Amino acid sequence: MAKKPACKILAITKREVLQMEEKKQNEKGYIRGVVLYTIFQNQSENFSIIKVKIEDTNEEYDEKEIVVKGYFSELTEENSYYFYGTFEQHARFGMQYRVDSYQTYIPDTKEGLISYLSSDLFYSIGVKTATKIVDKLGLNAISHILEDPECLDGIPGITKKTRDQLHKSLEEHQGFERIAITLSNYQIGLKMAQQIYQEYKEDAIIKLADDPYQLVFDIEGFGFQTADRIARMNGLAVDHPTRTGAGCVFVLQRSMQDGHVYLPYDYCIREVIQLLGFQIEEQVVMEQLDTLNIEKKIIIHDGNVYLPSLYYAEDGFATNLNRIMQSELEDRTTLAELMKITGEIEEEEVLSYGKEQFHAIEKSLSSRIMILTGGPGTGKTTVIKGIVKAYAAIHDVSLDIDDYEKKAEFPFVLTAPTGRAAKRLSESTGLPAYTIHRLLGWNGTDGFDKDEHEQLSGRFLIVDEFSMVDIWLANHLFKAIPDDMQILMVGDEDQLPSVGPGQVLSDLLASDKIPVVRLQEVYRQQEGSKIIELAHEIKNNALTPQSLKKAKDFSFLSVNNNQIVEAITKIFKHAMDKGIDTNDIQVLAPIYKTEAGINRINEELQQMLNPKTDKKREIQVSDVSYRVGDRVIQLVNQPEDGVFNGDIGEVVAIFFAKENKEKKDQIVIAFDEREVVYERQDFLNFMHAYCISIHKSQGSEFPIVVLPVISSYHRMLRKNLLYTAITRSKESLIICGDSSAFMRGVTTIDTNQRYTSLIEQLEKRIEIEPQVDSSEESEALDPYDFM
Ligand SMILES: Nc1ncnc2c1ncn2[C@@H]1O[C@H](COP(=O)(O)OP(=O)(O)OP(=O)(O)O)[C@@H](O)[C@H]1O
Repeated sequence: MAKKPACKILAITKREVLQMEEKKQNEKGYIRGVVLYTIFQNQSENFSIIKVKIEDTNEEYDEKEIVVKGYFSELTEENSYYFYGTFEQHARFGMQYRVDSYQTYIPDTKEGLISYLSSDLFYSIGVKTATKIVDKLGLNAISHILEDPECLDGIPGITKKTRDQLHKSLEEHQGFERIAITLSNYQIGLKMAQQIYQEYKEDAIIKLADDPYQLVFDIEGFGFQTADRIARMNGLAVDHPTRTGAGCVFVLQRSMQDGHVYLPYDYCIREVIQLLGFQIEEQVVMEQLDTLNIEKKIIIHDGNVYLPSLYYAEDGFATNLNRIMQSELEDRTTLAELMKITGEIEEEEVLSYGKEQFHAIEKSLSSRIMILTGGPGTGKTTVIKGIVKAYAAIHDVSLDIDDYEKKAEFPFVLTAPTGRAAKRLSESTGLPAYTIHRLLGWNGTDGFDKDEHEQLSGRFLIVDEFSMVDIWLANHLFKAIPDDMQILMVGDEDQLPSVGPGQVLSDLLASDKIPVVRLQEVYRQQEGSKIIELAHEIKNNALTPQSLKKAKDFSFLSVNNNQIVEAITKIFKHAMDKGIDTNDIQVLAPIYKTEAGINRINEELQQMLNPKTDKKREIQVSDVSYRVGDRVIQLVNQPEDGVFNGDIGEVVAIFFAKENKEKKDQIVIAFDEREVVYERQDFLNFMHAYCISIHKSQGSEFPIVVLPVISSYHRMLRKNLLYTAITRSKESLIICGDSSAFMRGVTTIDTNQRYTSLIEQLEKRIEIEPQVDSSEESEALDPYDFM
């Protein structure tokens, strides 16, 4: 039963609300028609594309049939519906109708209503009973029954059970549709309408009109601005009691996008007051924060305000780190033995480890947990290989996974946050490596298979590109690590922090709670690399205009803002003339929009590198067309298909709905080891990748990087961003643009402090002090010291 309306504006009956909505519908465009068949259906999202035979419409459309698409709760073939929406011209399939709301059509004649009520939808009602219902309740019978099922009492042949069954079935079939219509007037799409209906059922309209702010708490993805818009439409006051609370939660959610884990109490209050936009006493916000804290919707701790998920992520990560550090490491080896083993590895690898590098191998093997950090070319990968080989020799275990009966017995677990970083790790070590999501068995909706109850197997865990790991992922990973596993975290502290909240690597380094080895000596430079030199000059704030002089693997081309796109295409043309594979060239830029943004560069490069031809298939997605042969990047994790955010692939086939029996448009993308078939609802999961964002390039490396740097990017040009971009190039780097914008950018420190409390959590939780390590700077252990 609907709850009693709580505020004055709602002192109208549900029927009146429905009638008002029906009236509004009359002004909308509609198509009424019979469902012929379903062309496509995504059951998890209730998204369907259906073919409809048109019975009536007020739209200007003369055809007899139309393809209708939208998020439908349930549509029955051969039944008739009103669809409210807008036309969309599809490049290949012509006109389609995108539906905002819909409603079962019940003919407004006595006969029509009787035939609807006696249809298969309501199995307990026959024609006789249906006739009696319509005789008693008239043509508005459905609304009457929905509003008050007791109106059926007294009709011969209707027992209490039949009455309740009919009411329930009507709610199931009509409830969502009617609610979706109202919600569409609030500009809420069918997809969100389904979530709202799931939560509140028939109370949804009342709830929205009465207190839309409650939905910010109850419905995932329902934003404060939407609540505000609906409140304005319903004339709710700006000081509506729930508004302040929803504002507090919204301010915290918004701050996550800047990487914050919490907001300081006073800062949070200021942000809330600014958001609410009216004179509100600080005291009122404070009281609201207290209430939310008591209700556990937020957590206030040490004067900081957290969303619970972030508070518990930091807390959980620190607790698990401490748990693992508590467990004693057995089987330590002697220095003499290690020297002998590394000597043999040096022979195999034909190199001689530097002091710091040997120290890193020695310390990692004797520590439960260690962090290895250093800039590009300092030998992090070389050291990882050394550690793995030395561990295998000391523990007498094979490095060949095929020697193990079960894969789970393999002692080494290698992982990285992105697919490409995992692939590089695997290539450089010759061992299997997985993304962290894959390792933990991420299944999208239900979270991770691996957790504190079912932990990872293996004995030595190496996590590369740790700077990219946010506090959520760090927490999930560490809860799945058993006590007796050894851990090496590897990352470059000068790179961009994680996209998600937190700055786990830099907090761990700053905490002094975990053993660390910093590699400083650059090895690749010895091979004459200007790129590495440039990276280290940026890192050490030692860049001069001389640094931009042309070298074998580096050039800086001065180009005006408005010529940048042309300059990039010229670079590609030049490379093609020289026979360079354009797949080896990656353009990196900081922003998507503007005349020289990623989208525009992609458009130009697609035209040049993969132009439209009669033979090449292409498919339109919004204002972008995808062609066979296009280079694309995955934008979200899709664990069920084994592709992850940042993976780069190529469109290898396009199929049109009319060609296959599934009646679906399909784009097939080949990634390194797999082909993934995308259907229309997933077409936004990827985009062109001739040019990608510097943020998305984290964890990847490319033979040749082209980096436009112009003054119109100035908002984004920061030291760690440019450092990250430059260190993505392996063989050659071309920076084009404005040298003064570049010089300004590399000296601009990202001052946007992230509010995190991991250091405090670690101080509180970690009971073991790391061994004092005086050797880190100048006296790193060297085997030669002991000879
Ligand atoms: N001790 C050494 N002696 C000789 N060459 C070395 C030594 N250490 C590393 N190198 C060489 O230096 C180059 C860079 O090393 P490596 O790839 O291990 O560094 P990295 O820190 O992982 O770099 P990046 O972060 O750029 O991948 C490689 O070619 C490697 O073979």
